[in-house]
Amino acid sequence: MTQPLITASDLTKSFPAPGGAVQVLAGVSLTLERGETLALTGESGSGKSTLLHLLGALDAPDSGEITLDGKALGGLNEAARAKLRRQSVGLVFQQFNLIPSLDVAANIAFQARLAGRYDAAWATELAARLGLTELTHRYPEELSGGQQQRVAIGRALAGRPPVLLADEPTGSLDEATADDVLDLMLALVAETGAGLITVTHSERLAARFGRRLHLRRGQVT
Ligand SMILES: Nc1ncnc2c1ncn2[C@@H]1O[C@H](COP(=O)(O)OP(=O)(O)OP(=O)(O)O)[C@@H](O)[C@H]1O
Repeated sequence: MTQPLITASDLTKSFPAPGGAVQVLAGVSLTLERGETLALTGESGSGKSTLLHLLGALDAPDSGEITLDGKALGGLNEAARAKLRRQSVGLVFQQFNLIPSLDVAANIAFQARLAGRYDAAWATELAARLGLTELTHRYPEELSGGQQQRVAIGRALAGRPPVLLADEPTGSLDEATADDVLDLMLALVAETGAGLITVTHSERLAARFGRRLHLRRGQVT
């Protein structure tokens, strides 16, 4: 039997706050299978981004276990977590986090190069399918928000990571553009066989995913 791409069991996470620690996650468990698409919904402040950061090995839970691509995160030091992240996870953030000094082509290639999996033909194809071919020599500041978002998606997918984690990847786009970008993400994920978890506020977009998970008061409902 193949292992799930992600397993998380009983995750808790608190943050310090002026009036005492605030518990953001209070025992969250989930699994993500290969090729599965999961929408993560919940009110603002319900802990969606926090959970995504834990699953992507960007932060560690206070308690609970996570396996990512077959590896337990618990025993890993920061260097080992960073390596696993490079190899196994593509991340798309709401703020894109493109590298200002690199043009579009180099931004798309960046993550794949770090992972040692740069494939020029695939990068070119991705740029074309994301409608970026004419823009490959532009710099992030010369792009619209929607164009930057597409570069961020291309960068996350260029290394064909087994796991793609996206935090409101279409949050700053108008409805029609958001639909197009999501169509493309779902198609590319299906082609690469990756598993996808996307945080979204949109019920309309969440309905397009294979599975949905709703967070409320730090727990899955
Ligand atoms: N690094 C941090 N330090 C302190 N508090 C934090 C930190 N990160 C998140 N929080 C708090 O944890 C709670 C959950 O935040 P999180 O960003 O996970 O929610 P969210 O569901 O993604 O919200 P939104 O939909 O508004 O993006 C919030 O109350 C937030 O203020």
